[in-house]
Amino acid sequence: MITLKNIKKVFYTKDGPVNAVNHVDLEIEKGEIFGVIGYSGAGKSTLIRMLNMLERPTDGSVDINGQALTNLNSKDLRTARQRIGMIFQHFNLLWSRTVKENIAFPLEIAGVGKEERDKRVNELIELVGLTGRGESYPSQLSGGQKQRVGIARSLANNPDVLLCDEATSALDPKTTDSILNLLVDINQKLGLTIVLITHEMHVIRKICNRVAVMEDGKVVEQGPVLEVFKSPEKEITQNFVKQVTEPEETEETIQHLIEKGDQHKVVKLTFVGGTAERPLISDLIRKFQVNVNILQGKISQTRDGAYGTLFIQVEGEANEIEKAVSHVRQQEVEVEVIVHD
Ligand SMILES: Nc1ncnc2c1ncn2[C@@H]1O[C@H](COP(=O)(O)OP(=O)(O)OP(=O)(O)O)[C@@H](O)[C@H]1O
Repeated sequence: MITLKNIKKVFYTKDGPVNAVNHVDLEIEKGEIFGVIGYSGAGKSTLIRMLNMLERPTDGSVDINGQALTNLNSKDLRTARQRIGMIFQHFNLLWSRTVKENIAFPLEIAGVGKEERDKRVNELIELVGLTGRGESYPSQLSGGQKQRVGIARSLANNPDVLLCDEATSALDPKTTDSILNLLVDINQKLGLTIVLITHEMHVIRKICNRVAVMEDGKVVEQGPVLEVFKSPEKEITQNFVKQVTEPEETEETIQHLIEKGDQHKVVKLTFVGGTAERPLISDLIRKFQVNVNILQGKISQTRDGAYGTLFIQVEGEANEIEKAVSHVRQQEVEVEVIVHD
């Protein structure tokens, strides 16, 4: 659906050239929600803006639906862009126009007649949950409602692709989740392909099917979200995964236990998919002569299944602990012994 080949963007500044995006290859499938995550300055905005030629690549090609955007003249590019919607962190609404007029704007540009325009605007208002707010001005809306207007406007011309540039970064956590739910809803209802960039792993976990991690203009790791959660390879990816899987205090708690020097083992268990739902701990206590103390744990739901981590302290005779740990290993649960007795 979307193919980026060897894409590169150099900005020539007074301080010299900046390699914002450096030889990136990506393949995004029709109908998926694909996330790009990275810290500030990694090149995410530049990359997403090259998907609709808001930024022209210095080198490489961008194909959407078999059409090479990089080769189009400005007239054909304008037509091609109608098939690619975009939403922004700060919404980019027209402040002197009402909600309805904002949503109608791209339809006016596309030359759609008044009657059809009104009909389409009303459909879109309903789709994004803004019924009754059509005559309001953006300044009268909450952040979440403004982003709903942005989404409705981006969908006006029935695009195949929606680009989301940090679309929830200006919103509080609850509003973020309601906008993310709306994106999943339109992805499913309309079969829309969504590409988003973010610096929050929560966004990736909650709605993406696949993720690419960017650092210094390059994609350093990519794959299905659950796979990346299960075995993140690069340090940067491990840090992003920890943002959502491990409570902040985990390291502190474990450090405290090490300092206390108790006679026990601290073990980190990692569950994926169905194993996250088994009664593993009660199993251990029943089958082995051990005491288990739960230190911390968290289960995160991704679109393709659950992913969980659990830190436990196991006390007992050394051989019983050994047997208990090897029993856990047989349950398709990853085991990492963090503190030995
Ligand atoms: N128009 C520009 N002119 C010069 N340098 C630029 C321009 N746009 C981006 N850059 C540089 O390119 C690099 C990548 O920036 P980009 O905005 O794509 O990163 P990002 O991952 O989206 O970060 P952020 O979330 O902070 O925007 C940075 O070093 C940035 O300073």
